[in-house]
Amino acid sequence: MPKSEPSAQPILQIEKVTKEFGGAKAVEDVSLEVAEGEFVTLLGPSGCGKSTLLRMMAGFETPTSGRILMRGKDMSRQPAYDREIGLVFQNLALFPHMNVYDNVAFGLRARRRTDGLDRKVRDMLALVGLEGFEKRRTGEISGGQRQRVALARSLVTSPDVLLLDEPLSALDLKLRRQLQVELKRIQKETGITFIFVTHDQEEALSMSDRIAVMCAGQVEQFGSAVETYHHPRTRFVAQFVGETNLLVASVTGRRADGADLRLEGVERTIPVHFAPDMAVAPGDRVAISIRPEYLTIGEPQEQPVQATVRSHSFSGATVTYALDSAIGRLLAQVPFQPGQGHPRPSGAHVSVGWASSDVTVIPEQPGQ
Ligand SMILES: Nc1ncnc2c1ncn2[C@@H]1O[C@H](COP(=O)(O)OP(=O)(O)OP(=O)(O)O)[C@@H](O)[C@H]1O
Repeated sequence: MPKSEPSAQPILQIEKVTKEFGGAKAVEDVSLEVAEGEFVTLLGPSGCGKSTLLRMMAGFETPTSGRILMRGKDMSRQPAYDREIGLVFQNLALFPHMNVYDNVAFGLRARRRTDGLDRKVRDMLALVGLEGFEKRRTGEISGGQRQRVALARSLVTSPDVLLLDEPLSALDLKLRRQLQVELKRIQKETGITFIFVTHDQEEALSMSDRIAVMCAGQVEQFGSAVETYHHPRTRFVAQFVGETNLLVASVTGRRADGADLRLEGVERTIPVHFAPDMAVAPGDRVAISIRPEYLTIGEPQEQPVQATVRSHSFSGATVTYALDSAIGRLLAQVPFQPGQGHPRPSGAHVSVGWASSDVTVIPEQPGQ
């Protein structure tokens, strides 16, 4: 089947996978389904189990329990060389004694797939922007170019899935941003399913069709970049993916499309909207997440809260204010127009507001 055609069956299924090292769970009860042609990112802080999960997909680690299926076939105990998988790791060295061309051709030659080899290698070098570099040794090219060679070397064999473990993290910021855009383009052009590991939330948001946010071995949320950012389902996701204001409130009443909440720190009820299936009831404690860019300052507001400016940071198009208020410390990022003169100084009194539709309610989990 051509790689661009959608298929009903997921290309990759992770079913209740756990991996223990000496009794400690590096990955715990993870289930994920990835569709053919998707760009999925595993995002989380250092030590949360991203690489271990990826290494199980690659066949370098065996799950302690659970199954990994590719195209419906159980691969859990299949060795790495028997899987239709490509790998690009940060430290996966190229062959230093070979030139760029031979590095890219290596996988095809090793699999004795030499029909049309020259065309395939040249097409791949064109795809990653390395035409004309065929004869260079890998020691004679830059770090960014080496990552392009690694990518071409993995893609040339047309794997079902390409696994990428922090492939850009050794590069400087500018090159990294440029390669993020290129990687996304290459993924769309080839239609190959990418599973990409990073701890950088901006990288995840800008590149992925879907993001699996991991914490302590578990996937806390799996959804599109927009859902993950705008509708975080746990405190961890709200705080790890972007900046946010997390406030504590109690539910005073339910409505069909939401609830009334009482914010801790002010004697005031605020209305919020959320899906009718959200399991919260009057009396429950909840957290609410309001992104800094959803707060407004000094405009006509539904529910203004008085605050004092502690400090600000100006970044050209926006100003981010740190504010003290009765509901706690707030971060507000507001647009800045030159006609406004200067940002408000420390000590200025302002009124802060938000639209009830911009508030995300997060039910409190036990222990929080
Ligand atoms: N081979 C191993 N033996 C013992 N413990 C391991 C092994 N590999 C990983 N771990 C542990 O499992 C946990 C998850 O590690 P993992 O490398 O998967 O995290 P990660 O999210 O990829 O982190 P990083 O971003 O730092 O690479 C860590 O506590 C780590 O110390």
